[in-house]
Amino acid sequence: MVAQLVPADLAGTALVVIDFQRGVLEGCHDAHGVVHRTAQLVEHARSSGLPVVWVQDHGDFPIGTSGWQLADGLAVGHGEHLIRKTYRDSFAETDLHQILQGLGVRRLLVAGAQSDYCIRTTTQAAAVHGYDVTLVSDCHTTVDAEFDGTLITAKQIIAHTNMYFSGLRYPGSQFGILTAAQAIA
Ligand SMILES: O=C1N[C@@H]2C=C[C@H]1C2
Repeated sequence: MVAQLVPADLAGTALVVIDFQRGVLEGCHDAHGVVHRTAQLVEHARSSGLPVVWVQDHGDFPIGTSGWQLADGLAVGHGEHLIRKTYRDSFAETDLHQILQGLGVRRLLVAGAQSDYCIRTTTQAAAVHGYDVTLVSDCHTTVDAEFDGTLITAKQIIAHTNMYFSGLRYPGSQFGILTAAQAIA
């Protein structure tokens, strides 16, 4: 049972797993732990009857290469949707919005990589599309970054992403963060 979310939310909730691919996860902070917790989320979503939607990027890793493959322990289930993308925004030039609408989804439960690229961009785009969004705070990750002489660690990026997102507000929408354990009763 994916509890803790208000029961009314469950009816229109989908778990969206973004870019958890071997190449994307290479060097990411706590990649094994993040994938393990996400696999648990996927199983609970399935057992609770929640749709699971997968997003796979081939902008950096050509389709069919090892880096493009989903991480070990994660696989698209029978009847589940797979969105292939080349932009950071999972909605850009894909049918993600149409698929979610067809599933009657109003709230996204988001896990994936990288926190500072496709997770940030897609969750923001989901807000603009009018979805409620819950980011699973310990199920997204990235690598350390350096820009113009400033180093930002992966842990700092992950924490800031959670901080930014937990306070996001759009008219008529709800945003928040949950750990995987909180999302799974
Ligand atoms: O966050 C991301 N996921 C794919 C690999 C890097 C960007 C695109």
